[in-house]
Amino acid sequence: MTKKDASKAELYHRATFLHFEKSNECINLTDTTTDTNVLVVLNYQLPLITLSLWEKACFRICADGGANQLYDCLPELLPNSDPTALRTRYKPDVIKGDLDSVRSEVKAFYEQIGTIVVDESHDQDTTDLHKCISYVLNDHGLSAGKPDMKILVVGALGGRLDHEFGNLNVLYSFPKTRIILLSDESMAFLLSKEFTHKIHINPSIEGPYCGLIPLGQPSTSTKTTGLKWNLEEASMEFGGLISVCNQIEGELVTVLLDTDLLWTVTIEKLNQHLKRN
Ligand SMILES: Nc1ncnc2c1ncn2[C@@H]1O[C@H](COP(=O)(O)OP(=O)(O)OP(=O)(O)O)[C@@H](O)[C@H]1O
Ligand SMILES: Cc1ncc(C[n+]2csc(CCO)c2C)c(N)n1
Repeated sequence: MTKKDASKAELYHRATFLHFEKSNECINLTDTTTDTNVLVVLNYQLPLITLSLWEKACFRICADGGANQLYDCLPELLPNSDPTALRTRYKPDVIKGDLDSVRSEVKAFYEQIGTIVVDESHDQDTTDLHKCISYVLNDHGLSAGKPDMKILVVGALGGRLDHEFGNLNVLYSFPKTRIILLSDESMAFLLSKEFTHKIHINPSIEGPYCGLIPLGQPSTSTKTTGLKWNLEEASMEFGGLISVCNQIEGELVTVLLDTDLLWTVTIEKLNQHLKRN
């Protein structure tokens, strides 16, 4: 550990919002802290965990066409319930974006039941996800009293590549905010160079595969423990070494870094549990 690392605070990461206890009947999600999680619903295939995350969020916002995804997926996820009752129960607080993708009947339905719709069609330089994060941080007043706030973004990975890069860019646009991108397969978030990092792994959900990616700029010194292929003060850059197809060994990964890095880990095991129940 260098002098610089010793002066940095440690940041703990634990994906408690994904954790569950198994019983014979069902999965009980164990994270009951609902007042610090915000859910953002994007316009791409929503992961199976979405409704569980919904229950554990204190605020839910759809990015433009994300409202269509929510509206359409509810009767598919819960086929034995009345679609209108379901859509009323899972009512987003806000729909925000340039509103070129949300269908008119979907917008009308949610407006009628009290969802706030924010039209930002004048801004064609930031994505709808960016607009939603700005809303959460600036317009809603959620963040002020909640330093532990996590913004969980569903439908963020595995779709159109330009959108995926836009979603990753949002992590770099709001580096001090804990934003977690989720799909059925992967979870990704930024590790800030301001901290050293301890990432707690729940092996029944997370891994085995992971990556540490120097997306914003090359890194000159990264040191890790807890991985199959650890970095020993290694440099990483696109065109050279980047850490993909790495694997987690054990329940704790530590990362010392000199530039912000993207951390990504597989979460497919979660779906195997969810599908079984
Ligand atoms: N295929 C996708 N893969 C990943 N993320 C997506 C995808 N489609 C949309 N998103 C995310 O959902 C948000 C809302 O999507 P929406 O389709 O409403 O956006 P848009 O700006 O109208 O996109 P488009 O460029 O297709 O017009 C986007 O800002 C983006 O974050
Ligand atoms: C250099 C540059 N490239 C692309 C866009 C287009 N764009 C970026 S975000 C966005 C909103 C999507 O809802 C749109 C249309 C731009 N403005 N500037």
